[in-house]
This record gives sequence, structure tokens and C-alpha cells, in this order.
Amino acid sequence: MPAPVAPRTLYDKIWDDHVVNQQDDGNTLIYIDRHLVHEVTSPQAFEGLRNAGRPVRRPDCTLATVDHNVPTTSRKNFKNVKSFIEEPESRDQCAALEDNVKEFGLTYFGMSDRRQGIVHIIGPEQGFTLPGTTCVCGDSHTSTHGAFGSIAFGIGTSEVEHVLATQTLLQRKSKNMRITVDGELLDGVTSKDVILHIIGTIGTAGGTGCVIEYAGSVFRGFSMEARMSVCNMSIEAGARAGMVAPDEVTFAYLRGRPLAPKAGEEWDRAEAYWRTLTSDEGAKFDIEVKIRAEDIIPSVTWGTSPQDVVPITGSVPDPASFTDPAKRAGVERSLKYMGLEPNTRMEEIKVDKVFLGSCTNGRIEDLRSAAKVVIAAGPDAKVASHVHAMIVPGSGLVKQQAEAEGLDVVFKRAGFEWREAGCSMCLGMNPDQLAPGERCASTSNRNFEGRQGAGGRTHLVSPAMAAAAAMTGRLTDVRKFLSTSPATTGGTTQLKISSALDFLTDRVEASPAPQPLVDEAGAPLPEAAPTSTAGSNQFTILKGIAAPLHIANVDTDMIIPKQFLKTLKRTGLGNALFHTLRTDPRTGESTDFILNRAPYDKSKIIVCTGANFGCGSSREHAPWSLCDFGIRCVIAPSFAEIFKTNSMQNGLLPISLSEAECKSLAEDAEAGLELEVDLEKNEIRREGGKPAVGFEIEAFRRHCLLNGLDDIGLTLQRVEAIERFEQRRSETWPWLDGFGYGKGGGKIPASAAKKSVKRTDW
Ligand SMILES: CC(C)[C@H](C(=O)O)[C@@H](O)C(=O)O
Ligand code: SF4
Repeated sequence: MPAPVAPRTLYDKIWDDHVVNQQDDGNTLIYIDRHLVHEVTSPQAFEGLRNAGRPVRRPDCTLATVDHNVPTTSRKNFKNVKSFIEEPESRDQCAALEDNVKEFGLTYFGMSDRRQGIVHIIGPEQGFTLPGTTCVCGDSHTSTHGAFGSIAFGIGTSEVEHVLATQTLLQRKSKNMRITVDGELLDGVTSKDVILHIIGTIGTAGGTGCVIEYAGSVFRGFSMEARMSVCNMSIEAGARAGMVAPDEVTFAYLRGRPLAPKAGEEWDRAEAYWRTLTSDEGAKFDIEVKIRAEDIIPSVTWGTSPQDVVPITGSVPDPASFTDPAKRAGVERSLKYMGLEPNTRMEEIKVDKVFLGSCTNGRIEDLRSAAKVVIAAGPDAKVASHVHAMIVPGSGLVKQQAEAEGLDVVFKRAGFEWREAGCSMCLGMNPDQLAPGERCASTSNRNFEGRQGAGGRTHLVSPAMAAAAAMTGRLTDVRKFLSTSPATTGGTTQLKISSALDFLTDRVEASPAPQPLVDEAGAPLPEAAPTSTAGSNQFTILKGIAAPLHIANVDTDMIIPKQFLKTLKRTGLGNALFHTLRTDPRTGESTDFILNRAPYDKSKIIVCTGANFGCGSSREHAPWSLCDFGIRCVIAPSFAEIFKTNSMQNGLLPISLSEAECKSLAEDAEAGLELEVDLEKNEIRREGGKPAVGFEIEAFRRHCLLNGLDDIGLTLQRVEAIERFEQRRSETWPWLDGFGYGKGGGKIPASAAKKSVKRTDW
């Protein structure tokens, strides 16, 4: 009798279907079905391929676009990137992607293509993102695509190169976490409020080490757009990825999309497979969180971390109410940065700017939701006179659809700016930025210090709440626009909206000892595989000054701000490290930040006493800048996963120790004592006769670091296993092979695609 199959989660099932090779120590080579590429995190990866003479393994599974650097001003006079983009580094990065897609033969949506937009918007829009797939991009918000029931996660640039070269990634399986939201959402509560509430509840490190499955009646009732907004911010909850099991809503969204399986036999086969993608009854989740829908109020952030969430009816917290001194200091620091007084009612906070867009909320339903609020404010209602409000559709197709529905007219009449697609003020790598001190109600996903512009202050809200803030000039409970009672929206006339449900666009519309490394045949792998282009990634023993850092949730925006992401190189970023903390944004002068002071200006190690180091963006520029500064080891209570992987790809050692051990080592650091980190002996030696502190590093990674091994070289030794997997994939999931756009814009089948792929834009 065959052994009974243990119940599996959705994540387990998709993972199992993508295993190319599994090592005994749990490191697994998984196949990647879908790879999205943008201009910021790819130049160094393409350079790596070029230097090693490697082609892109699966151009048919790769889709590229420009989004972060593009200006959002009118493209009426657009001729080409080189003449249109004024800022030299932004221009160079976009031009570099255009050269790379030509050289490597990739499908690309450029600025003259109406399909161009934010990667996480265009993938789903085209049907490129499909259930049951693995989907990656050099971008943390790749979690968005999990809304389709796919394992979708952000990677660093070294991993981008790995996927381009091998179509695989070396991964360890994450834990299973399930967040169930059951019940009925209150009027005015949208998917953004749900995910903000979840992050406020579990914290920005709540999902660390996990893939979250969102379950329960609330997510089942959500549209695909709403599910994408939720999965998008899984990364802000610290998770590797977020996912929702595919269902009728998913299938209805995908039917007829250019790159989705074709109607008929192909579709039927795909749908039959997709229907198996649910967590089995009794499947084991390592962590379960249950939330009542009725407890969620329209939400807003007050501080500089996405977990700083309060209901809009609430107030700015009072640091005095925190007993833990570190937490109190953190709140004080946030309030100082945000220019807020404790106990101020959220609704009293005036805003200068409103930004509606980003990969969280730049979809058609988001624009509809905001437009309804504007309409509800009255036919002559205008954006508050002191507010600058901008709408940035997530893609050219979203913009086109909104214009077809007349939403642009609603916004423009009320005084909003109506712009072209891109990331825009979510990150401000283009000219759309906050000035120092400016306050913004933003539908984006990160409220880190300086995120939308040095010194800028961000409050995260839903699209409906952003529209309400634009109209009243301050943070506003959007339910006031729903109310049947007299207007309380700061003098704006209100229209009654017929049904609260109608107002919500999120609902579904009717519509230790290292293992010897062995190859396939069990023969030992060579000590050093051929190297790619990354600098040396070897780490053995490191002795030097350690800088103490007493901050929790050190995000990668803080480690290296956006303006330094425009480089085409991996080097020259030492001065960029902690730039906002090391340089006064107003005067440009050096501050007294620890790394500016002797002896710490020569630090080789950072000892951080706060948890969750390296959270946020997937930018590998963070470890590049640390290495360039001379830091080759960071010790902290915990790390965000992408940062950890990125670090080890660059010979930078992330060591997790208990909070007490970190505090104790930080005391040595404060005293200017040197530490000696020994990876061979797995110990940190201290001066003054203090006992050494032991640490653990996952065996395979330790082996690679000690020997300076290159992942790509190792993987390419498994090329036969990859080929065997690809053959099985073509037989089992044929709809995943080969695409190109035919004359009508639709998918060309694999067979024809191989002969004549009609590539786009270039
Ligand atoms: C540029 C990219 C690395 C980054 C990310 O990974 O998130 C960006 O999209 C962001 O939102 O900060
Ligand atoms: S989070 Fe912002 S900058 Fe990053 S991909 Fe999304 S829209 Fe672009």
C-alpha cells in the first residue's frame, strides 16, 4: 500500500512542484517560472552575465520594464529615453536596461509602450503572473504576485543574475504561517486597512522566516486587486511572501489576458491544476493568527515604521506610556522626525501632499475608490488649497482604463494632478519627491525616514483615505464621506453615497558540521567553482573596531537611501552608507552619527542591539555599501531574510545572537574594544579576557563563505537536473513555456515562439 500523503499547505504544494534538487541539509534548488526585471536592480546582474559569457537561460520566462526612475510628466513629446529623462543617472539606468534587453533578447515594455508600468502591476495585467508558479524580481514587493496563488518573492541583484543564468534559485524552505480574517468588514474599510491592521498587530518582524497564507471570508470576498494590495505588503510584515489560494475570482481575472493560457484545452488543463492549489484539511501551519474583520477601522500610520498603525479615530501615541526604555526612545525618535506631539488626534494632522499610486495601490480599483470619495465631496469640491495632490496610475493600461471611465476628469476637475505611470513618489527616484518637513498622505507601503524625500513625512493610508485627506487638507476618517449626517469634512459639501458597499471597490464586483557537497552522482564538488563578477565573497577571520547601533528595524532605505541606487556598479558606495544619518539633509554637513566619529569611522563590524536589521527593500546596495565602507560583519538579534542572503553573496557575515549577547558585545564596542569574528571556529573573541561568544551559521552558507564559492558556478554544475526539470515542466505545465507577443498582442505558443518571437518596444 502506498504511504498516505500528509496534508500539505498551498505553499508546500507549489514548493514541492518546483524542486530541481534537494540537498540533505535542506538547501534546495528550485525552478523559477516567472522573472520580472526592472532598471534599478538589474544592471550589475547583466554585467555579470556579460563578463562570464553567459546567456539568459529562459528569455521566454522573463519580462522587463522601466518603472522606478521614469518621470511621470506627460510623454506627448517622448522620442526616446536618452532625450526624455533629464536626470543623468536615471537616464543611464533606463538606457542600460534598454541596451541589456536588446543584447540578451528579452521582452521589454519601454516608455512608449502603453503596457509599461510598475513591474508588480504589469505582470498580473498581462497574465504573466499565474497560479502555481514561482515568481521573482529584484524587488521586495514581488510578494504582490502571491495573490494569484504563486510563491512570489523579492531577491537581490546577485540572485537576479543567478536566475537569468540558470532559471533557478538556491533556497531554504520557509515556515508556514496563516492569517485568517473572518467576518464582515465595516463600511469604509478596504484591503489596505486590513493589511495595515495586520502589520500593526503582528509587527514588521511578525512574519520573519514565513510565507503567509491569507485565509478566511474577507480575502475570499476580495477582488484580485484587493488581494494584490494585501500580498504586496507581506514584506512590511517581515514575511518572505504572501499568498491567497486561487479560486473563481482568480480564474475570472485571468481569462483572456494576453499571456494567460489560451481558452480551450490549454486553459482547461491549467484550471484543473490550479483547482488543486489549496491547503489540505489538517495541513500544518507553524504560526496561526486570527483576526476579526469587525475590529478593523480605517487605519493610518503615525510613525516611521509600517507597524506604527492606529485607527484614524485614534491619536499619536505618548512615549511616556511605554515602559520599555528602548521602545520609548524609538517612539520619541519617530515623533521628532514626524514633527508630531504626543496625544494629537490623527484627524487634526494637516497634510501638504497627497500621493495616490505605487504597486500597493496604483490599480484601477484604487483609482475608482478614490474617485468615489472625490465625487462624494460634491461637484464643485476642490482639493484643499494648501494641498498638492497627485495621482499616478500603476501602468499605462491602468491610466487608459481610468480615462475610458472618466476618472481622470473627476480628479483633474477637483485639482489633482493626473500623471504617467511609474513608481513616482513612493520612493522618489524620479523628480517626484517630498521637500524636507513636508507631510504626505500616501497610498504607498513604506513610511521610513526620508522614503519619499529627505526629511519628508509619510502617513500610509488607503486610496479612499488619501482622497479624503486631499479634499479636507488633513488626515480624515473616510467614513465621513459615507455619512448621512451633516458634513463634518472641513467645509466640504458632501453627497450621500447610495450604498456603503458600492463605495468599497475591494469587494468582488458582480463581475553546524558542514555537509560535504556532492554532485548528482555523489561525487564531491570542487572547492572553488568558476566565479561570476561579484567581488570576493570569502570570509574567514575578521578583527577590528565594532560600531554599536541601538536602533530596531534598521531598514535598507536607512542603510542606503534611494539616490544611491542609480549606480550601474557594485562599488563606490562607502560614502552612501547611512547617508541620511551621517549628513544633515538641510545643511549637508556631517553629523555626529557613530560612523562619523573616530574610532568608529574605521569600523569593520556593526553590533546592533535592535531586532530585524536590514528590513524593507531588497536592494543589494545595502551590503555593497557596508562592504565598501569596510564593514564585513553585522551582529544583531535578527535579520530580514533578503538582506541576509544579499550579505552572504558579498562576503558580509550576518550573525544572529540573543538580545542579551548583542547588548553585551555592544558594551565592548562602546568602550572602543576590538572584536575578532572567527567563522572557522564559529566564535567571537573579545579583548580583556572576556569569554568568547559562540554563533551558528547555516552549514552550506558557511562552507560557501569560508571557501569564497560562487552560487552560479555551483548551480551550473547541476545543469542536467535543470534540463530534466524543464522537460517535465513542459509536459506537465505546458502553458508556462515560451511567450512572445503576436500581431494582436496575444501570446505566441511555445513552438512558434521559438522560431519567431515578436519582441516588443525595441
Ligand atoms: C529598488 C528596489 C530594490 C526597492 C525594493 O526592493 O523594494 C524598491 O522597489 C523600493 O520600494 O524600495
Ligand atoms: S514599493 Fe514603490 S518603489 Fe518599490 S516597486 Fe513598489 S512602487 Fe516601486
